[in-house]
Amino acid sequence: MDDTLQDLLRYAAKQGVQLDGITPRRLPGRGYGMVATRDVKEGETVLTVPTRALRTLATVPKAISRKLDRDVTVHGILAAHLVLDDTGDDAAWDAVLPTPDDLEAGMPLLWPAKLRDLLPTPAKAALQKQQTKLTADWVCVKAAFEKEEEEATKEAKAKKEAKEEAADGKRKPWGLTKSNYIRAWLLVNSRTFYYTTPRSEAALPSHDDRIAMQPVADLFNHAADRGCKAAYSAQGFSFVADRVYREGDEVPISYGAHANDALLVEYGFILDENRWDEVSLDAALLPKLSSSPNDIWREDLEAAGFWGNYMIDAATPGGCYRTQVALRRLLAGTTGAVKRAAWQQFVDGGGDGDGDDDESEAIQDQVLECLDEMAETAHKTLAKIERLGKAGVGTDSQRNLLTLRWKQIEAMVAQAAKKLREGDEEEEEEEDEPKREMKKSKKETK
Ligand SMILES: C[S@@+](CC[C@H](N)C(=O)[O-])C[C@H]1O[C@@H](n2cnc3c(N)ncnc32)[C@H](O)[C@@H]1O
Repeated sequence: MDDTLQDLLRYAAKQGVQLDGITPRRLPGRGYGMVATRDVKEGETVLTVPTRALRTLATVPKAISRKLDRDVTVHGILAAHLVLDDTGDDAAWDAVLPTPDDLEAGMPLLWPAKLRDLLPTPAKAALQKQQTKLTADWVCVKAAFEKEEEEATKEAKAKKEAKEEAADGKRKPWGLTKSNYIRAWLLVNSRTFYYTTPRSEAALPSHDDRIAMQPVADLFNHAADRGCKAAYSAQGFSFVADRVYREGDEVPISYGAHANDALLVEYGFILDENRWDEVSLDAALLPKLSSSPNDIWREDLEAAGFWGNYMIDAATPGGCYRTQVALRRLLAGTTGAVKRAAWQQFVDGGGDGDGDDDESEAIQDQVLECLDEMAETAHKTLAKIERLGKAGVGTDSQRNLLTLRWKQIEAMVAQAAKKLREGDEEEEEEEDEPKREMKKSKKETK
């Protein structure tokens, strides 16, 4: 085990963090992760983190939190603490945190605009929200701690300090520059745990503010459909094995039921196998829905709360319920009041999507059109990424990640279209079946 990890384990022990049967290790392509040091039984507690080892709003020095007004999120305050901390107490943890280069490779927030423009629709929307929240936090933090004119000087100083740090291996305060703040903010974004206590519940109305950083426990990587169960009490957090792990196995947790677009923007990676993954049809369907006279389809769908977020996944190749509602609105046309009222009734009654055969077929045809369009979009986007690569835009890691995501989309869209078309063929065969049966029985009776 290298010195960095030895230091981290000593630091963990000092904080009262107890590892039992797992240890952090470098893993190819995913930074650090937790690995079983022996066979671990299902139900065993593999890690406990006492409350005193958590980093929450309550542990941010008052000198920092008092200067920040109520507009700054707890996320933003924890990030400010990371950059301003000059105690050196967490040097061992600091040493294993992802570097600026690591973050730049995965986090779309740090990608060049030309690559960000090519993100799939849900990823773009998530990125937009992230940018808005970060900007609001940064504006307040900067106003509280830094005079604008000093920024350039501080940036230069921080670079010099980073070099010195590399030289003597000790943690220095990062310094309050915009790039350091963004790094800290993204680290908080990707390594906090929800932590609701009676106190935080009373003091922090927003669920998003009830968060804690957990040095060491934040080295668990994510798995979509399994992973240790995290639980917390007044004593702190514990992580319990969800199944048997053999010595050397990676031991993950689950960050939640996230599709790959969300994982990409919030955590900077995507999974090859992700049972929560889905593809947005918005890029194909929203323009269709925007083509009615006076924008009546949009108006109706917005009023009913069904505008956008039209998804398909492996289990629903014909589109989610929202897609069905939107397409029913489109098929109800623009002039027929009766059809429009029937659609409204369908929405109000929470219709189950079963319509008459003609309508179901028409909906499916529309979905197939959208799927074909999405396949075309994926194809064109992949070509654009390749061209950007030739023009030297972005790094290989950034472009590879984006390429991989669009290839996943291409495959999911093709799979959905195949399933729908095969479904049609099966139905046709079933319809033909009675005829064949009839012919057969005629022969037999002869
Ligand atoms: C909470 S940290 C986990 C520890 C992290 N690997 C590290 O070295 O600090 C979350 C980050 O780990 C990485 N990560 C987590 N799960 C992953 C996975 N299944 N595949 C690839 N990277 C993963 C991503 O970079 C993510 O932002």
